[in-house]
Amino acid sequence: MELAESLDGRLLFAVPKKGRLHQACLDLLSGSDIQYHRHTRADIALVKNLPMGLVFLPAADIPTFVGEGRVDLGITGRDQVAEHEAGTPPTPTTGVEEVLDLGFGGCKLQVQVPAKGSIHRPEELVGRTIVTSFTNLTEAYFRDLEGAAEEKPRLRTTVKYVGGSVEAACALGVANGIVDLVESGATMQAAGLKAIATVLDSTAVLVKSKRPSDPKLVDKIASRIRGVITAQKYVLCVYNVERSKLDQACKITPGKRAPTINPLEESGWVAVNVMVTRKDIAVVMDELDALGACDILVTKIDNSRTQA
Ligand SMILES: Nc1ncnc2c1ncn2[C@@H]1O[C@H](COP(=O)(O)OP(=O)(O)OP(=O)(O)O)[C@@H](O)[C@H]1O
Ligand SMILES: O=P(O)(O)OC[C@H]1O[C@H](OP(=O)(O)OP(=O)(O)O)[C@H](O)[C@@H]1O
Repeated sequence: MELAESLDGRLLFAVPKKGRLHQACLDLLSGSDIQYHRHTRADIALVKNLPMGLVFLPAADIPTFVGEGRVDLGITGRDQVAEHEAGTPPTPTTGVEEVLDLGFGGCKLQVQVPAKGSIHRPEELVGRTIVTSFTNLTEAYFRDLEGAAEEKPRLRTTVKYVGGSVEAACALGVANGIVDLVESGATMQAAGLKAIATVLDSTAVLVKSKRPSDPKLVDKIASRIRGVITAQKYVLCVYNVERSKLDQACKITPGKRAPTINPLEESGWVAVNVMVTRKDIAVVMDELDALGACDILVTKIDNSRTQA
């Protein structure tokens, strides 16, 4: 049987086939116990333990496939969803719905110009040439600026598409400015550019079509993925504290919903069990220690099932 035929009746889930989001998505699949075998170079893989198929696609194409309902679920950047919607506005039955912010793949879509040049504001690029992979968002952004500009007749900004290495465009004399993604800023600095405006902030998102083939399975997968993301984001903190200091301790560790408090055999003392965001745990431990809490233990959460 052809692989494409064996997808019949299966929920389709699109995953970036390469690039910045690829590995984090594979880790999410593994944490969600979505088991599959992908043949070398194949872009489709059957899931062994669920009625699903995985489709490996460029992140930029995922909103199109999910938006048209060809694929039920997908992971891509919010920037890619916005770019797609700026070119193909959603209707009541087409377009994607965001299910979950996945927290990774954080970056900004920014207007950039030569750091040593004479342009300092995006308005100064009106009527000039911009190179980008995000032509729909860039056109919408500059149409707004053109509308606000005083010049009559209205100046038109030229927006040209390139698929990658956008940052080379100014040095090569193809553009006066670019619109590209920035995370650390290293690519921008290496190309002698500086950011002068932000078009959009982005993170990776789980999206679904407006008419998924199996809504219950979509909910199950979303719940598993949410559990993995929560487990990555939080650690479990356990400590003992005198009951008289419990109010102050709970202010330091309010928990995701609320801390669990259990009395100790030793009178006047309680044990507190609470989820703390991983990034804050060192400061939280310092504060608990200063308060007089003791036996402060922190453990990693392997997986979880929690509400949003
Ligand atoms: N530097 C970055 N840091 C974090 N996230 C990023 C970064 N660059 C891109 N992303 C996110 O990853 C998505 C895919 O971008 P990426 O450039 O990795 O894809 P690609 O063009 O398919 O891959 P490649 O660049 O390897 O050809 C972007 O839409 C954005 O949401
Ligand atoms: O601010 P930074 O941390 O330097 O990241 C930004 C760079 O990352 C992305 O490109 P990527 O490296 O994925 O390759 P591409 O240019 O081929 O898209 C983006 O297009 C920038 O070029």
